[in-house]
Amino acid sequence: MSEIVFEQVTHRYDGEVVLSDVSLRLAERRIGVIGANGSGKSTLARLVNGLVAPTAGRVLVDGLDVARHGREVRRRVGFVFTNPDNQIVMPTVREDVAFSLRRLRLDAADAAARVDRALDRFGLAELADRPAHRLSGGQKQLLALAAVLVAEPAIVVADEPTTLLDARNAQLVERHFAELDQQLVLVTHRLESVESFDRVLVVEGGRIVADGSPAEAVGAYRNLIR
Ligand SMILES: Nc1ncnc2c1ncn2[C@@H]1O[C@H](COP(=O)(O)OP(=O)(O)OP(=O)(O)O)[C@@H](O)[C@H]1O
Repeated sequence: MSEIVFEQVTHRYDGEVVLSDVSLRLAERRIGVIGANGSGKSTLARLVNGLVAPTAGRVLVDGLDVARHGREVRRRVGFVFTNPDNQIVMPTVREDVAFSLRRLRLDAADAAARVDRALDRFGLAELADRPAHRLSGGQKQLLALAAVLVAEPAIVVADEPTTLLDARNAQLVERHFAELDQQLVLVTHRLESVESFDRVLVVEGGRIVADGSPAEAVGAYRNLIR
């Protein structure tokens, strides 16, 4: 398992503190992050792959300082956004998944085989030559996940990947997340989706106010919002 370390991390946007002195060592396989709107969850997630740089403190992924080794860290950390339209970059489904492999310089047959496996795994094989923008919301989120996983990251960070989906698609997408072999950091408002996770963090006002088993953390969060 990989290891994500936050060392006294503070983050400010325009002088406003949104994460305050967070220290964490995350080495569990499935880690949930829950909390109210604006509590700092997305910022926490974005710090892991350098989309956001800490104002103070350090974030390390497998010992690599994210601020100094961004490229290498992003090779290890795949990021899934709330809105898949933000990460689908190529015209067709197959091209979009293949695009993730461009940096790895694989030979063409190897790359094509990896793309086929990724499409197959997420039920996208029959849609491979479709325009990506014409997929349903659920299919788009599965495409985003396929495009992340085809590059075989060690860690997947997902920021509310089911928020824009209807209940059925949210469940389908979540099932795929739950089956990942990778270490997973999942930010979500759906408390039931972290029920079987190894560890759950509750973020409130830029601090980690609870950190433990799903039952402990969800209980603490329910008390907080009551
Ligand atoms: N790019 C930015 N510039 C300025 N302020 C920002 C920026 N991104 C987030 N913030 C502010 O930082 C705080 C924390 O935001 P963050 O997105 O991390 O919260 P969150 O817990 O993920 O919220 P939500 O559940 O609504 O997605 C909020 O007050 C937000 O308005």
